[in-house]
Order: sequence, then C-alpha cells, then structure tokens
Amino acid sequence: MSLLNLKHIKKVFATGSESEVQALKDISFPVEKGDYVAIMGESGSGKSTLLNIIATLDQPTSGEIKLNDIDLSRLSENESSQFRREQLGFVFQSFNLLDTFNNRDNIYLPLVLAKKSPQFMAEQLKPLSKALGIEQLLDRQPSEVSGGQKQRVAIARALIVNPQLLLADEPTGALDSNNSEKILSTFEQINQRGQTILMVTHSAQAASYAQRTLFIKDGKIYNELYRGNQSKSQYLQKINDSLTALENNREVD
Ligand SMILES: Nc1ncnc2c1ncn2[C@@H]1O[C@H](COP(=O)(O)OP(=O)(O)OP(=O)(O)O)[C@@H](O)[C@H]1O
Repeated sequence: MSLLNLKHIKKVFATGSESEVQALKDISFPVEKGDYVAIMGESGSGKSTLLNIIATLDQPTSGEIKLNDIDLSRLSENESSQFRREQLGFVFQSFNLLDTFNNRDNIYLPLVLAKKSPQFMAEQLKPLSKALGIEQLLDRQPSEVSGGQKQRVAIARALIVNPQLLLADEPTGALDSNNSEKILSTFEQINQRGQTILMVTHSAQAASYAQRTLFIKDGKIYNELYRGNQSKSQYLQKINDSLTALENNREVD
C-alpha cells in the first residue's frame, strides 16, 4: 500500500457568480514510503493548490486522497488539524518562525500543542539538533541567526513530530546558492534515513536532489522523471530538458 495516494483529484474555484477556475483537472499519483518527490510547474499550474489539498488545508472538488488509507477529504476540521499536527511536517520558503520565541521553543511548538512533557521534548530535540548542526543556536532568537540556519531550525520543528510526510514549499526560495545546497543536502540525508518528502519547487537544481519529479501543467501531470542511478548532473539535465519542453508545449521523449 502506498503512503499517499491521489486518484483523479479535481479542484474548481468559483471566481464570480458564473465563472470558475479549474486549478486541478485530473491528478493521480502514489507516493511510496521513503520517496522524495519534487513537484515542478509554471506559475499558476496548480502546485500550491495540490500542496494545500495534501496538507488538508483545502479539499478537492472531486477525487480521492488517502494517507495510510485514511481518506483525507472526509476529515472534519478538528480531525484535519489533529492530522496536520501529528502526521505532517511543514517547511516553507519564508521559514515561518515566531520571533518572540527562541529557536528551541519554536522547535518545541508542535509538541507543546500535542501536550508532550518537557522531558520528552528535550529527548526528541537532542539527536535532531545534532544531526542538523543547530545545537549552538537553540538559545538564540530566529532574528539572531542566518537564513540557512533559520531553515535548519524550521526543518527541526517539522521533524520533531516524526511526521509520516514532510511537505516543503519552495524551501530554498529565500536562500543563496550556498545555503540552498546545504539545505538540499540536509533533505537528501533526511530522506536517506527513511523520511518521505514532497517538495514544491521552481528550482531544477532543488528537484535534482529528489528521487522523482512530477511536472504539472494546467492542472494535469505533464511528465514524470525518476532519478534512478543517474548522477545529479545527468538528472538535472533531464529536468531542464523537461522544463524547456513544458515551456515550449512539446511532448517529452
Ligand atoms: N482561492 C482561489 N480562488 C480562485 N482561483 C484560485 C484560488 N487559488 C488558486 N486559484 C487559481 O488556480 C490556479 C492554480 O493556482 P496555484 O496557486 O495552485 O498555482 P501555482 O502553480 O502554485 O502557482 P505559483 O507557482 O505562482 O505559486 C491559478 O489559475 C490560480 O489563479
């Protein structure tokens, strides 16, 4: 059984009394446990809509979406917020850390909401902060660390609940190339330890770190690439070729 399974997902937004936008037209794909999937597509192709549906922040107009066989489109509001807290980790372009809390308390936040004990929180944080190289930054405020370090803190906050699925929305969008590469290597390591990751990105470089890339165009899956045994640079070339074909509206080989 796949960890996540989307079948014939459609999403229609009403934009006026008589007009509507079909943001997603017919999206089906499975995500296996341990997968690292990148989602690419031009602006307006439906990536955020898709991510919002997977994150249970929005519901599909029709189709089926299941995580571990739980039908996500049937969760009540309370159930979906509990589901988000317990099963998902989120990493955003803009880090979304609270400046009034220090980094440690930012990371603890999901566990505070889940009413875990201080001892449990400290035990969870110890190996995570070591693996992410942020042990020395925990007592500082987010405003006192660099962008790359902020994103490491945000990754720790996402992972501290041991999520079934890590969802990342342009995680390197606000970082320079050096910090982007560090964050992408971190994601790669996290994935190699078994964490399933789904990442929306505009960056071919970022997608080349993933095992699989889905290209979306006009609300449909246009193409899909697997990294397999290719080197990162070979795979990057394939991703760039696919993006060029997508822009030129050609069929891909
Ligand atoms: N709440 C909404 N109401 C109406 N239309 C919407 C809404 N949200 C998204 N859309 C439309 O749905 C389509 C897909 O939008 P979406 O934000 O998913 O694209 P995207 O691929 O994430 O774009 P970007 O890369 O620019 O963030 C667009 O045509 C957009 O205008």
